[in-house]
Amino acid sequence: MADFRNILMVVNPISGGEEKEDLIKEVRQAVEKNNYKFHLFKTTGENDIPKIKEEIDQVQPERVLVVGGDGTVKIVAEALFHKDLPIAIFPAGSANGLALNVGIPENRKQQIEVAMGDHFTNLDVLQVNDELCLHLSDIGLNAELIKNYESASIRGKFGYLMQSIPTLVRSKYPYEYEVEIDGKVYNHKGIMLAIANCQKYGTGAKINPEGRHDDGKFEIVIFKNLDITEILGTLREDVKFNPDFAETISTEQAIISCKTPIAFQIDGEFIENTQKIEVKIAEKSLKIAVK
Ligand SMILES: Nc1ncnc2c1ncn2[C@@H]1O[C@H](COP(=O)(O)OP(=O)(O)OP(=O)(O)O)[C@@H](O)[C@H]1O
Repeated sequence: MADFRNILMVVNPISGGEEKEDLIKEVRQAVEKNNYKFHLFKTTGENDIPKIKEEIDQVQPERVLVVGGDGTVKIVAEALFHKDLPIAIFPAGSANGLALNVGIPENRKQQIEVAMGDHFTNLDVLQVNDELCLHLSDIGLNAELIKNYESASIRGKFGYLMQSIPTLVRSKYPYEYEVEIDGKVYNHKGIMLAIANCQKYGTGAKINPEGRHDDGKFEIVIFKNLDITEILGTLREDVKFNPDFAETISTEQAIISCKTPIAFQIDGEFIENTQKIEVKIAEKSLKIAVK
């Protein structure tokens, strides 16, 4: 067991629609049993980033445990960016893509062992316009689906499916993407362009099989306008990635421009319709406890 004195646990009480009191109790017991001080912060959905920053300044934790989905991990990562402070993830969202990519176990006892342990991975963090991206961002059809799903009243897989048809009908794909890397300009047409720091979406769909989260690089994956049903299948289910309908570029920075504003999402959250995205990498800048 590591020797740390204060531990801060950040819990999103609403993520994944799950009740979290049992988990909090179990983790608190494990922490206190080892004579460490346990501090709890519950997110409210309002100004959480500055509030977590304040909490970190007050508590001076040596580790931050995060209970939530990708959105909650992103909020915590924004709050401790450029601080040398490790996090541990307890996946508890409707999408837990980052936890899946770094191999957080599903079993709670093992999750507690990982959270208290001494094994870490150093995740590259992408700076995408003014936001951080921890695993996958995209511009095009998938982001449009997320936007329509977020505003729909029906949740779950059925809601997602219900949104797929009108989104496909209304969408103006193929989109034209201009990708600028080190002063060189590449023009592509496609139904979506993904900015991938890791290999998989939270659904398990592997769109970037060669990607590594700690290699100082990210991949731009452009899905060409081929078989839309196959592409949707690849995004939603664990269908094997078919390289015939995608082109991958590995890089450390890029500027992506589009002729018209296109839907854009980061780590599963719709951001806005945008025409320009600048991506930089902050190499190995988030330390995460792993198995
Ligand atoms: N107490 C709260 N009430 C309402 N929203 C909250 C609260 N705490 C955090 N949030 C919001 O929850 C979102 C993050 O949720 P997260 O992605 O971790 O879980 P999720 O179940 O996967 O959510 P979603 O399905 O909405 O993506 C952020 O938008 C954040 O602002």
